[in-house]
Amino acid sequence: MKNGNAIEVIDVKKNFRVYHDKGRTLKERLLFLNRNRYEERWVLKGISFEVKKGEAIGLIGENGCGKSTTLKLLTQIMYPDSGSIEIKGRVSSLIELGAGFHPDMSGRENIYTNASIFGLTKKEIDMRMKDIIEFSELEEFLDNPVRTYSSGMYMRLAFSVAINVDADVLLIDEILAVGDSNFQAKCFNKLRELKAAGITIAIVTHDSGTIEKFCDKAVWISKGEVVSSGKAAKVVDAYLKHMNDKKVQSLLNKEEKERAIEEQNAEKSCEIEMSSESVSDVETENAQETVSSVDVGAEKTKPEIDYSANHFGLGQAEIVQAYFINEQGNKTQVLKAGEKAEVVMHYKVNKQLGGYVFGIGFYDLEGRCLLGSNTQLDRVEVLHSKMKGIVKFKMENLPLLTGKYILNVAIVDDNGMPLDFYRDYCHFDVVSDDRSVGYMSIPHKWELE
Ligand SMILES: Nc1ncnc2c1ncn2[C@@H]1O[C@H](COP(=O)(O)OP(=O)(O)OP(=O)(O)O)[C@@H](O)[C@H]1O
Repeated sequence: MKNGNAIEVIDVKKNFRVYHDKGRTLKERLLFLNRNRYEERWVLKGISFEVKKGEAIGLIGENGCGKSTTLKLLTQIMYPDSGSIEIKGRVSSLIELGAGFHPDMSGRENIYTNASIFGLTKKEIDMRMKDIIEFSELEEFLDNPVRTYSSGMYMRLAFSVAINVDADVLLIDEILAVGDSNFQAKCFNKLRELKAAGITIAIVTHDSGTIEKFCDKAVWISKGEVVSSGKAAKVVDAYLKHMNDKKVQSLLNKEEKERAIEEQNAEKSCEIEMSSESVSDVETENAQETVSSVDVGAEKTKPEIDYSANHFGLGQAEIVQAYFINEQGNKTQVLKAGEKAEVVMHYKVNKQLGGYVFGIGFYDLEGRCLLGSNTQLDRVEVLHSKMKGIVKFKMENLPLLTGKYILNVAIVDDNGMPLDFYRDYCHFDVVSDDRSVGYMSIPHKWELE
């Protein structure tokens, strides 16, 4: 092992045999007789990293990528199929909640068995008993069997033992999350103390914030391989960016599926309409005439506008459809912050007026306006001779943070009277790499003097 290192993992591979269902009934068993009984799954495909003494390292990655397996290999409760793992000093771990605890034994008895697993003698445990109990804050429950403990109490006890066994290397898997926030904070303070005292710590967590705050280094594992390792902040940023891209992709896929279903349904209803049209062509034409004559009549009597509705207006111009276009030029309701985006509005004019104002609004789901803009505010004059057209609201860098938002679209006349106004026209998703909170992603940097 290199000088100054506490952990060295070199080209470690781990393979699990996953056994197939053998079948529960005799018939199933006979039918599955020739079935391959198990498959080999390479969970770790050659991972390498090293940790210096006194450093804290965080393992990060998606579900099932191999983080916990790596930690288990470090504790030597299982062994790699190839590669090598070297650890300097005594190892203490907090891997699975309740592992190493006997449910029928009391908390106190479990402290003895658990601490002895980490290599402490009875005398050494006696000497540390007070500290363990004090840290766990479980004094009054200590003589109850641990099967009566909540998961938070299990964790308190396990953590208190793990930090009191004079370990040189401490391995922790996710389980701190089950503690209440006060105890969690107490644990992290303790971990900082231990780290400052030269203890090496490896943690597995999905909480990138914890890794950034607590760890010097991080290793991002994906499908059993190290994608990136190094300074915690750098690795976490790359990981979160990757997760954001995946999120955009999965939202786009979902959108695509929904669109396909909509198209299928539309085709079906179109077929139904066409067959009824052939029966009553004349009726339909007549009906249309009646509708338009009612419209004209309505215009003459200046209809009331129901401003409380989601869709209202006088009707001299209409929004035929509105949608977003992303930087790649695709129609979508999933946008990536910082990229180009457009709101495209198709309109038609039912009655010529002196001028029109096109507007859009972005809202959050609680109805707070994030942006309201229109052609008049931006001094874009829209005088129409055409009976239909397209208006685009183009953004160079979409400035929203990750979230779900609402789009409003509207056409109003020169005096601000709504001609066609849609509140909540559609929802759209934004995915941003900016981890600020709120709504607006404002390009920024911090400077310290
Ligand atoms: N004993 C086992 N037998 C068979 N497969 C296993 C075994 N232990 C883990 N696996 C498989 O190995 C893969 C990696 O599991 P591991 O628990 O290391 O992932 P992880 O990154 O910690 O995931 P998570 O974030 O969900 O906890 C998974 O596909 C899991 O199903």
